[in-house]
Order: sequence, then structure tokens, then C-alpha cells
Amino acid sequence: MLLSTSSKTLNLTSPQVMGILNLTPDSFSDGGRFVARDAALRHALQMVRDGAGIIDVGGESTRPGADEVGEQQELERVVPVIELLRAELDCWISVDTSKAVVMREAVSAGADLINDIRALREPGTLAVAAESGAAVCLMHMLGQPRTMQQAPGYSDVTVEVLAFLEERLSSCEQAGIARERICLDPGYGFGKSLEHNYELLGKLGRLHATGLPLLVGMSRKSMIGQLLQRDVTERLAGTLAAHLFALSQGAHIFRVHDVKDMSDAIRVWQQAAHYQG
Ligand SMILES: Nc1nc2[nH]c(SCC(=O)O)nc2c(=O)[nH]1
Repeated sequence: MLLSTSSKTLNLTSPQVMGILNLTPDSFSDGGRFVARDAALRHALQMVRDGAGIIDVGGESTRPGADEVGEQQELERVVPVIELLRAELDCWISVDTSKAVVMREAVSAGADLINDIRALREPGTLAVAAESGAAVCLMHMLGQPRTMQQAPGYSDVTVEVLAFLEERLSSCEQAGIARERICLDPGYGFGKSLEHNYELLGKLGRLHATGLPLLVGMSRKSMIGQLLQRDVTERLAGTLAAHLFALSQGAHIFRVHDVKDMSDAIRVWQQAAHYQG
């Protein structure tokens, strides 16, 4: 299984860890720690040393209830950092954004993957993604971050998430984005109740129907915190368990804050899986 841009390819026969680099002062789990550019670079370098194959750079917090960030502010947060990372790192760089202009400038600055929680539904984003040549992650979200957790409802969450992703996939293909450039993400915590999230994790294998790589992101999220009644600094064990379950269901890319721990967990899991009958 591969994920490609117009000029390079990511080998997904081995699980890939995507390290989260939040450049937003209100990010719920490390808000404000990495706003300074040199701190951002140091953290990214450490995540690569710890096993990250992708660094995900985000300039807008999309935790439940978060307010939107303006275009100029998001550009000023992410573009200089992507330029800095590009100059120092060989790994893939993704930009976590839903804005067309941020996608365009981030890819020009060296981003390899457009990670869009709104699955290229915002104005101009399909065209920008298509002409950028970057890889794309299409994620399911019900509603918008400000209100998505108020009363999410589905008749069958897995069926509806799969249908949404297949619809976005066909929109991408019509826009000229080749399937080899696309990975899919069920969007844990984005318009889902606790039960919806765990049903979607338990049935994650259903999303292989698309034949595309799967990216999952559950790191320190409320689906861990609510179940365990743990605050955000106490969610590592739950985070690792959830992502190893996704690995057992064939997921390919794991978007986490704690890269070293996730890399260690994957190695131990793979060592045993190697001997599985
Ligand atoms: N593809 C993808 N991108 C994301 N960006 C965020 S921001 C909220 C947080 O990290 O809690 N979550 C995700 C996710 O689950 N998947």
C-alpha cells in the first residue's frame, strides 16, 4: 500500500506514525507550547528521532467548541514553520487545514500532504488540492467544530461515514486527484458520541472497502478521557490501546502527540504479530 504525491511516495507496508505539531495557543493538549518557531523545530526534530514518518503542522485548533481562525493568522502560524521544517527534515510534512490559500502556500513551502478535517468541501479547496500535486487526507466530520458535539446522530455511523468518504473520494477523482494521492480518516471525535467513536473503531475494518490507506487520530481525545475518566495528561495508555486496536484492523497512519510511545507500541505489536499463526 502506498501514498503518493506528484513527486514522492510513502511506503505504507509498515505502520506510519504522524507526529502532531500544534501551532495554536488554544490547542487543548499542548496549547501554546510550540508557538515559538525554534521550539516547533526542536519538537519536530525530536518526533522524527522518536520514529515519526510524518509531521502534521496545524494552525487552527479544531477541538470541540473551538472558534475559527482567520486566513492571515493561520498562514502566519504555519507557513514559516513548514519552510523551516522543510529545510531541516527529510520526512513527510502535512498541513492540517481546511483553507484553500493555506493549502496552496503550505504546499509551496514544502508540505507533502494536505490533511483536511473538512474533506475538501470548503470553497476552492478541491481545485487547489488537485493542482498542488500533494497527497490528501479526507476526514469525516459531522457539522463544524463549534457545534459538532452538541447532539450527533446517525442511523448507522459506520455506514454513513463510509458513504461520506466515498462521496468525497469521487469528488476528488472528478477534480483530477488520483486515488494514489488519497488516504481516508473516520474522524474520531468530530461529531460523534462516545458510543459512535467506539463503534467506528470496532468496525474500522469496514473502511477497507475503499481500498485506500486509513489514517486514524484518537490521541488524548475525549473518547479516551470520557471512558476512563482521565484528564488530558493521563490518556497515554488509552491512546496507545486505541491505536493498536486500529493497527490490528489494518490502519496505516497513526496521528499522535506521543510519538516515541506509539513507535515502541507498534514495534512490540509487530514483533508478536510476525509469529501469529
Ligand atoms: N486527519 C486528522 N486530522 C486531525 N486533526 C485533529 S485536531 C484535534 C485533535 O488532535 O484532537 N484531529 C484529527 C484527526 O483525528 N484526523
